[in-house]
Amino acid sequence: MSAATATAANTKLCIRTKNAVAPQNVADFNEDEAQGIEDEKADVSHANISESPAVDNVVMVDEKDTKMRPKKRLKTVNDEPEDAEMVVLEDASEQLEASSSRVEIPEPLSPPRPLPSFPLPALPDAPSKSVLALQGLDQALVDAELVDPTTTLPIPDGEDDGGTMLSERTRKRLKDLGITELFAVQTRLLPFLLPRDSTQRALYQPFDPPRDVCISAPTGSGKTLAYVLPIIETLSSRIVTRLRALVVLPTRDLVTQVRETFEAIGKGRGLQIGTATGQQSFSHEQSQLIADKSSQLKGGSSKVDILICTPGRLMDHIHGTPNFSLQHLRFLVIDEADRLLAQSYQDWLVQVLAATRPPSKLPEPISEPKTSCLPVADAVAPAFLHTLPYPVVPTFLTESRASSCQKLLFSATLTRNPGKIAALELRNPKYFVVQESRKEGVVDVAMEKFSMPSTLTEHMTVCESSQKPLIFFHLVHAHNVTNALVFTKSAESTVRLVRLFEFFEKARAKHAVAGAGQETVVRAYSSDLPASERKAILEKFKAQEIQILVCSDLISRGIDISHVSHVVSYDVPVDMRKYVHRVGRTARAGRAGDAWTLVEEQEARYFKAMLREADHLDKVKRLRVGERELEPLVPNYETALDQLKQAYAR
Ligand SMILES: Nc1ncnc2c1ncn2[C@@H]1O[C@H](COP(=O)(O)OP(=O)(O)OP(=O)(O)O)[C@@H](O)[C@H]1O
Repeated sequence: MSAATATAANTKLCIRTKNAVAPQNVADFNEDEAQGIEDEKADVSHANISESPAVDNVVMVDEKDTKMRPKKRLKTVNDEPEDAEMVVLEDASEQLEASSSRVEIPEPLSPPRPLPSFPLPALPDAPSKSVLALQGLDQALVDAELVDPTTTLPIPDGEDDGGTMLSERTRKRLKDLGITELFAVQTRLLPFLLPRDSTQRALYQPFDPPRDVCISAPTGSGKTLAYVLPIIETLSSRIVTRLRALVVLPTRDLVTQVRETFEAIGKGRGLQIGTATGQQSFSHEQSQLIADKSSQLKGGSSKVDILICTPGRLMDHIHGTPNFSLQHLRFLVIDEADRLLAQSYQDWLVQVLAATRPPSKLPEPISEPKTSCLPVADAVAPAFLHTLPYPVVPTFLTESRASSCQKLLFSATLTRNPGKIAALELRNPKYFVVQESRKEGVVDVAMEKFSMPSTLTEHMTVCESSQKPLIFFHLVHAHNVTNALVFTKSAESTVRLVRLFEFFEKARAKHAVAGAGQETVVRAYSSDLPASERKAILEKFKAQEIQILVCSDLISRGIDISHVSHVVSYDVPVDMRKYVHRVGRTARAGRAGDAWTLVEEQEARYFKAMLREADHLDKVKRLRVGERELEPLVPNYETALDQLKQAYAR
């Protein structure tokens, strides 16, 4: 083509390149476009080869076609390297006429096909909370046996045990202690742990080890006796003292309490009971627990049959006490299991489980003893026999190396956390859940809707934070709140509240008419106090010399003081578990009890939401205290406040 001409009506673009290669950008067009242009290129270049051999490649495009293309494309073409030229042919009709015999007019592009349509996005139905709660749940928990909390079983005299599975001697002991019937949790657990078949009560069961047990039962429902009785009954058959039962508890106070129960039930059975809490020096504890510290005994050495301890001190003995061995354990009790599992205490659980488990690695077989003095194989547990450095002749007796240790887990707020449960390495576990029949069984445990004692009444009072002390004093006097445990959020708050209350009581006594009632004795109880002082305070409270004990959550779990008639949460508990354990210090063993929670206005929403989540809001009655009821207390309260300010200023 020698020149470019164009008419206004029929303008065409002609893209000319020196190379035979199509411009790279053409390949970027959509498929139809690219194909169309390729066809055109081919046709036009054929048409022009004869007229102008210098032109290597020409692309002709209808203007209307270019309109359909994105502008970007034209721009891209213009941006081609300098060797690409664009020529506008003014009179394309002439050219068309000239080449009509050779150039095919391209077909107009077919209209774009509609895109395939997809269904509109929609939210699937959300699974219910109960369905979600059951996700990933331990199958043994799903298959839990539900126990009606009203179930009881009378404890008969004489030879017939009446289904309690208890020996006559133990039944007599219970009667002496004033216990005439078994509570619900005991009625199910005793037959499970004390089967009639005596082989299943054996101290060692390496071929058919016992199943582990998890128990969820409300506060004050008698869980302690539910494990103390089977342990005493089973261990009473022992001849040699070995460490056969280990009870792990979260606090020293609980260790003391559980020890008392073991001593009361096991009286006269000859079983040795020891504790390890760190209250005494380590060497003193060692001398209490271990008979022989000098030589390395493969079977360990123990002065006690039953050890009750806190996890920290247990670790110290596992690592630092020679001949302290857990290989003979028949029972491992983890009371307040959810609390203990929540805290790692130097990985205490992993280490305890490892100490009960027979090592899988056998010692190197030795043909002849290297020394004349062999380690003393003093009563090694059957599952550990293979660890002796003697030639082992495999027989069916050496095949099974399972530990005979049965794990028993207890809590009023048992964890559902599959990870935590897996860490326990439970053996074919059996769950018992003591729960009212109207509830939803395992789903409730899974959703952490814990059962409460049926004899408990609950109240909440919403108030301004500045009025909280005044309302507390009002409760004490107007609702006769005595024999009460009052929970605050910290050790420091307990001290402050006690001082304010003491000043208030003094001011009140000063202005009271003669004989208008005695001063209420109130004391603080928290981890800030030395252990001996705490013990003395608790004794005084049990003896009712102290009417109100203001405490931190240190004793919110497990502590059993029968005469506690009121529990006041002066500061709201942080979660439902804490609430359950706090209020559970009253209404124990079928007695009546009353729980009060003082809720600051800004906390009310959270607190109610917490109760609602646990399906418990309707159980907590709301109590309003009017200004008129508080008015008479105000002068003494203001005096007390002034005195407190002065005391802290000093
Ligand atoms: N069969 C029974 N008859 C009478 N009293 C019992 C019986 N079993 C237990 N008790 C008493 O019930 C009280 C509460 O028992 P225990 O302390 O074992 O409760 P718990 O379930 O462990 O509570 P928590 O979850 O708060 O630790 C104790 O004083 C105990 O002596």
